[in-house]
Amino acid sequence: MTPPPAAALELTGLSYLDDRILHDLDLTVTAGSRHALIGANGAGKSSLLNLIAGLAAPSRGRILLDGRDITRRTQRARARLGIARTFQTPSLIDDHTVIRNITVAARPHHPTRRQAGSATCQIIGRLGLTPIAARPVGTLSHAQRRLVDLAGALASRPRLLLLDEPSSGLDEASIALIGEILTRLQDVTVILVEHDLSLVTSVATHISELRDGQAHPLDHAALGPDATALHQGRAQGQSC
Ligand SMILES: Nc1ncnc2c1ncn2[C@@H]1O[C@H](COP(=O)(O)OP(=O)(O)OP(=O)(O)O)[C@@H](O)[C@H]1O
Repeated sequence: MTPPPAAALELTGLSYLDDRILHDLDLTVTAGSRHALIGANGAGKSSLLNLIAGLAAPSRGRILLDGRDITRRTQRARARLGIARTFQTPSLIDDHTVIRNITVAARPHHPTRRQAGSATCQIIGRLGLTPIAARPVGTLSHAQRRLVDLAGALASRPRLLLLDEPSSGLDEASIALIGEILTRLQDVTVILVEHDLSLVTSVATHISELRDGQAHPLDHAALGPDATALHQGRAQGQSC
């Protein structure tokens, strides 16, 4: 089955919580790009993902997906248009097995149960989840649950994939695997909120820093070792 084309996203004049978190934010994400959002703790990165996914509503501004205004669409309607979001703390069905959790996520986005099952098996293999595929999710570690959540998002054939700190809590091998999978994705636009700057620089085609409620474009070169220290310093400063 031919995958649907990647989606372009345009955010204009976006404000959240009456300008307290985001204000007049403009951001264009080109179709097929992998756009990293970095920034200090509390900068509003997760909030921005929520606005795009339809889990929160902006105070002002517009969200366009492929030129279509989706600002007032429900989360479910946006999911049908191909927007998928993962969370720092995944909400999975603990009593269900890994396979069943991923199939549940995949099913609405495939014409038949068989196709959803086939997509599920493919993703399980790609993410190295085969040894735990039959285990109830409630018995898994935090890192394994994060991978299952990512697998569900990928199996839903997203056109726009929103990833909230996918590396958090994972070991180096799993982070490397995620980097590899993301760079191989076809026909998917990815927005990646991430503190691990080595993952950002290896995966992202575009980088923006959320600061003072707005998105500021950054060059990869700006994320050298000095910038890493600066970023961490900012993050630590904010949380003190
Ligand atoms: N619904 C809400 N009501 C009030 N405050 C909120 C709401 N949602 C988010 N916030 C606040 O907005 C700020 C930004 O939160 P957000 O989680 O978006 O930041 P972040 O950049 O993702 O941070 P981190 O890197 O720590 O995950 C925080 O101070 C948070 O407490």
